[in-house]
Amino acid sequence: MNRFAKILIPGGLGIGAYYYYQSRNQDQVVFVLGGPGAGKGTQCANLVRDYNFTHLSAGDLLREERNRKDSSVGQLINTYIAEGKIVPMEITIGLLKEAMKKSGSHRFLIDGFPRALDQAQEFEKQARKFVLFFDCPEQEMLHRLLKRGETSGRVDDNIESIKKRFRTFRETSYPVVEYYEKQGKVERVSCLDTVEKVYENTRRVVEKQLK
Ligand SMILES: Nc1ncnc2c1ncn2[C@@H]1O[C@H](COP(=O)(O)OP(=O)(O)O)[C@@H](O)[C@H]1O
Ligand SMILES: O=c1ccn([C@@H]2O[C@H](COP(=O)(O)OP(=O)(O)O)[C@@H](O)[C@H]2O)c(=O)[nH]1
Repeated sequence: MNRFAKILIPGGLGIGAYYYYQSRNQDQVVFVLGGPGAGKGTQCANLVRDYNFTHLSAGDLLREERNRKDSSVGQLINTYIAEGKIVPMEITIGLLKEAMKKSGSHRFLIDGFPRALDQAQEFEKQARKFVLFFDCPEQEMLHRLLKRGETSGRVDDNIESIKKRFRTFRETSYPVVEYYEKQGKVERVSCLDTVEKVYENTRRVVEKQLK
């Protein structure tokens, strides 16, 4: 708590000042969701260039952990990723929380998470948040992923894994978007355009939310 707040609160300037202080100091979290290959990572890179966000990709954190020589869960993570399944949430949330703390930042783009309702509920206390949902038809995502697979070296950018990832997205991850939609927290952006056009629309909704 900073000195200003310490003086205000015990001094009895009121609960209003306290809540103002609290709301100004909460983390701002933007969850970036969308099917596999929709373009989440691409648009996050643009946002990081133009805004003061710390970008954390749950998939990247899992792949880093998998590649650590002394990791006790590396093999398990690899199997889940190749099968297009969701890694047990304790692992992913542990990695995310550690990275958030280490960054020292208060404004995050959390890319590819939450992917299941239980993960969303675990983050419920993060009050200032909204969801950027990149909406893309499967046919287009398939095309993008197969192209990415030519160079990505990812164990899951192949047709068999892609089909499984689409199924996980439809059955388990899309309900997260619906859950936040009921709370009025979703900004939907169509991905069916050039990277530049998609980014124009992304910027518009981000500016609106950050106001
Ligand atoms: N608007 C777009 N039009 C065409 N290709 C795109 C577009 N956005 C991203 N891509 C390409 O599609 C692939 C998947 O994008 P990426 O950002 O990695 O998706 P995600 O993070 O959602 O899996 C990448 O090869 C990327 O260069
Ligand atoms: O919160 C997460 C995020 C990712 N993953 C795993 O990591 C894979 C790749 O996710 P990423 O977001 O990197 O890529 P995308 O599938 O969106 O292209 C997923 O299929 C899951 O197996 C997970 O289990 N939990």
